[in-house]
Amino acid sequence: MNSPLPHHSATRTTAEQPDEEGVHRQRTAIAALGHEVRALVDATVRTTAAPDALLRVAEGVRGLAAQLTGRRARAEIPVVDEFPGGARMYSPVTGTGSPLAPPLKVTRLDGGVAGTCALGLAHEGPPGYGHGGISAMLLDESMGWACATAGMPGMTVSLQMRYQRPVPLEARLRVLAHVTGTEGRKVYVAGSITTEEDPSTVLAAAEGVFVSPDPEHARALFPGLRAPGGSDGGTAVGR
Ligand SMILES: CCCCC/C=C\C/C=C\C/C=C\C/C=C\CCCC(=O)SCCNC(=O)CCNC(=O)[C@H](O)C(C)(C)COP(=O)(O)OP(=O)(O)OC[C@H]1O[C@@H](n2cnc3c(N)ncnc32)[C@H](O)[C@@H]1OP(=O)(O)O
Repeated sequence: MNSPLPHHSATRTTAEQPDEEGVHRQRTAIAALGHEVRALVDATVRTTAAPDALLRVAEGVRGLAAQLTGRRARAEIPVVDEFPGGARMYSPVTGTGSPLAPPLKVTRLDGGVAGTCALGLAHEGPPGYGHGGISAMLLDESMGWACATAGMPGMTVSLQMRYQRPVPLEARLRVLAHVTGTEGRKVYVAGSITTEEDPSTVLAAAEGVFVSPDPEHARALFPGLRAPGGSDGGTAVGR
């Protein structure tokens, strides 16, 4: 999902790889649940219902959560994901399966990436506007994708934010990011957030440094990552 990269880098170590059709069905179902849970989150932060109704719903939600069986381990890469550079179904930024994600939809542009999304009341900072941490999250992710599309997937080591205007909730947003330079394993990236309606007014901007860990460091950080050249026959990412 939301991957602007080709997905030939099969990197998981999971023994059981479902076939392409199975992965597609799983991703579709994950996205459907994510959509409904995001709607639940929105209703949760908007509701003016009375305490009795809130407690009744809380009980019902506890019952629903109990139906979600199985537990992915902390560093396990989901079978529906490809890391790095592919689908991240549960990313808190782009993941269509994540109740936390707006979700941001990222596409490749000439010389960078563009992300689109709208924030909801769950992402509120000042009343009616987005939380500054959410803006940083949108920029960090988009800038990370800009690195990845430039062939240098990396981790953020520095992110400098400038908040120029408040980011309105419930407006279509456009997040742009592009690589401005590289130096060894360091990638310098810039990004901005505007509304789609007024792309000339920058609401928030960022400059960041990302670092591609060396292979040994990457394997230590991400035990689910295979040594270069390894393959588990991973599937193409569904959109
Ligand atoms: C093949 C594996 C690839 C792994 C990529 C990982 C993630 C990307 C995944 C998918 C890509 C797709 C989309 C991207 C989506 C989202 C992006 C979200 C990004 C994040 O949400 S990520 C979480 C927050 N992030 C961290 O959790 C990082 C914590 N960090 C570390 O784990 C280490 O930092 C590490 C491993 C990154 C590097 O460690 P290291 O030991 O390999 O590197 P070292 O320290 O040698 O620094 C090397 C050069 O960076 C310079 N440098 C260091 N720090 C600096 C700073 N602050 N400012 C300016 N320059 C700095 C040094 O000065 C030196 O420069 P020089 O070589 O010129 O001296």
